[in-house]
Amino acid sequence: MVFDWASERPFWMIGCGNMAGAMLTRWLAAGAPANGITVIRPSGVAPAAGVQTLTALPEGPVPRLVLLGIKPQQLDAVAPALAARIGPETVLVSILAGTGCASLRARFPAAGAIVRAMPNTPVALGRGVVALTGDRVDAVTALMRPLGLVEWIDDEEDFHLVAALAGSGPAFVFRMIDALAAGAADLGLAPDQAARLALHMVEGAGALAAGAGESPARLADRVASPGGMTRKGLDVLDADQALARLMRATLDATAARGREMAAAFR
Ligand SMILES: NC(=O)c1ccc[n+]([C@@H]2O[C@H](COP(=O)([O-])OP(=O)(O)OC[C@H]3O[C@@H](n4cnc5c(N)ncnc54)[C@H](O)[C@@H]3O)[C@@H](O)[C@H]2O)c1
Ligand code: PRO
Repeated sequence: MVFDWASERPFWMIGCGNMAGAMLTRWLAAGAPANGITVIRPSGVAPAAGVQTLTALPEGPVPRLVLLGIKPQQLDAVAPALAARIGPETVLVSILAGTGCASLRARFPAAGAIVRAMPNTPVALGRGVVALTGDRVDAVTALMRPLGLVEWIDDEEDFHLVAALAGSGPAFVFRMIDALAAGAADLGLAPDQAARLALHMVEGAGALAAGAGESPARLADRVASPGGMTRKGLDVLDADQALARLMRATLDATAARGREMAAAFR
C-alpha cells in the first residue's frame, strides 16, 4: 500500500524539531506534496519551502492525520486545544518517547486511532527505523515506509527497549565512531585523519552487514585473518564479554529511563 497524500489530509505536524523535521525531510524527498502538510510550531518558521506553517491550530476540517512531534514534557500544554479539534476520522501518531497509548488515549479520547511511532534520525536519508505500536493502521505503515525499516511491535511494554535500540541507537553508534577515532588519535594518528577513517569505515561496515546475508559474527570472522592482527582486537572486546555487557548496560539504562518517563507522564 502506498500512502495517499491526496486523501489523507489535513495532515498536521505538531512540533517539527530534530526528529519530526528528519521525517518531514524524507517525506518531501520521497515525493510528498509540501502543500499536503501543515506544521504547527511556536516559531512559525517553515521547516521547508511550501509547507504551510502556523503558530496555532488552523481553522477548518478535522485532521485525518496528526503527527505529535513535541517532547513528552510539552504534551499537557498542547493536548487540551488539540483534543478539541480531533475526531473519529483522525489518526493520531505520536513519536513521544515514554508516553504510552493509554496516556495518549486519556488526552485524546475522540481520536479514531492512536499509534505510537519510534523513529530514528537516519530516517532523513530513508535509511532509518520506525517501530510502531498501538492501533494497526495500514496507512501509517505506508506513511512510514519511505523512511526505512518499519516494524510493528505487538507488546507495548517492549517499546522501551525498542526505543533504546532503534531510537537512541544512532547516538551510541556516533559515540563509537568518536571513540574509535579518539583511540586512534591517542595512539598517534592525526585526529582529523582518524575521524575520517573511523567514519568511512563504520559507513562501509554497516552497508556491508546490511547487504551480506551473513551474520555480523561471521563477517567479523572473515575480517580476522587466521594468525593475523584483528583477532587480538576482538579478544579485547570479547574478554569477559566486555562489549556485550557494555551494550546491555547501555540499553538497560536507556530503556529504564523510558519506563521512568512513562510513569511520570501518565
Ligand atoms: N531526537 C530523536 O532522535 C528522537 C527519536 C525518536 C523519538 N523522539 C521523540 O521526538 C520528540 C521530539 O524530540 P526532538 O529530539 O525532535 O526534540 P526537539 O526539541 O528538537 O523538538 C521538539 C519541538 O517541539 C516544538 N514545540 C514546543 N512546544 C510546542 C508547542 N506548544 N506546539 C508545537 N510545537 C512545540 C519545539 O519548538 C521543538 O522544535 C520527543 O518526544 C522524543 O521523545 C526523538
Ligand atoms: N531520542 C529520544 C530521547 O532521547 C527518544 C529516543 C531517541 O528521549
